[in-house]
Amino acid sequence: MTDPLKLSMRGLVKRFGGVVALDSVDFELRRGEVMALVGDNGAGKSTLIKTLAGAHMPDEGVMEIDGAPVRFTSPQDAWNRGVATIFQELALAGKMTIADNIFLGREIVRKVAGIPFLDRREMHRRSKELLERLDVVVPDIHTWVEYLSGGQRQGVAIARALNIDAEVIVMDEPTAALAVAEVRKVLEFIKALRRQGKSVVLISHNVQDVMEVSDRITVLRRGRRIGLLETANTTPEEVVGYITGAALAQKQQLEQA
Ligand SMILES: Nc1ncnc2c1ncn2[C@@H]1O[C@H](COP(=O)(O)OP(=O)(O)OP(=O)(O)O)[C@@H](O)[C@H]1O
Repeated sequence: MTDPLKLSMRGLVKRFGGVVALDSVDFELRRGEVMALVGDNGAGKSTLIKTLAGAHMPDEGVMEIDGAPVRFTSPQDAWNRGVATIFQELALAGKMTIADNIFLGREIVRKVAGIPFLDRREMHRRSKELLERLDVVVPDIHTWVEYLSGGQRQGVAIARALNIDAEVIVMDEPTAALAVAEVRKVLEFIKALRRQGKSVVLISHNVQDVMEVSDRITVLRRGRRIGLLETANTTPEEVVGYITGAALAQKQQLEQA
């Protein structure tokens, strides 16, 4: 039996002046699945995830979470509905500790004799717990983020998403610019998220990574969804064929024959 839909978008249209970045795109994400989002440059991937993140408002189309219609008018709306997007820049503060980053903007404040103060001990305890859930190994919770490796930083960014109880985690090219060992770590974090029943959208140009961690693959090309593939029933060559448009051209030829 397939898992129920966590999130769906239907007939999504986004125009920038004369450019149609998304041309009636359907997108869906099941509970506990990793959905890869792939496509050539300019295919519409960033526009789609910015819409998911509440940074863009679509011109047309509907979005549902757990079967209920939603409309994001700001990134805050998306966070409040449990959709956390981790952009490539990660939005971490280098000169702050791991725990402070995980709790950035959501600090735990306790009052003693009516005076509010930051409950650092609790924030550290919870940060450790969140990192352990992901198998993220860091030197010390008090380390500044700027001293961490690229993979560890991704781990901190994901832990921050878990800290707001995000159910949908969108990751924009999380393995780009990472060394091989670091890529492995990030792929393991993604698998850990799936084991916890989270839904993940993974944008990636790396077909090997996509084949390793995704359950399904959405392929965009020139603003349209041209493929929705089951990873287990697809070869890397087929995925590349969809990305480059070769698969589409072949299909059109067969239809015309
Ligand atoms: N803010 C914007 N203003 C004008 N045009 C835009 C804007 N954002 C995206 N576009 C256009 O929309 C189309 C889709 O772009 P988008 O960035 O979503 O593609 P992408 O698949 O993420 O590409 P890449 O892999 O190169 O990042 C492109 O033609 C792009 O030039």
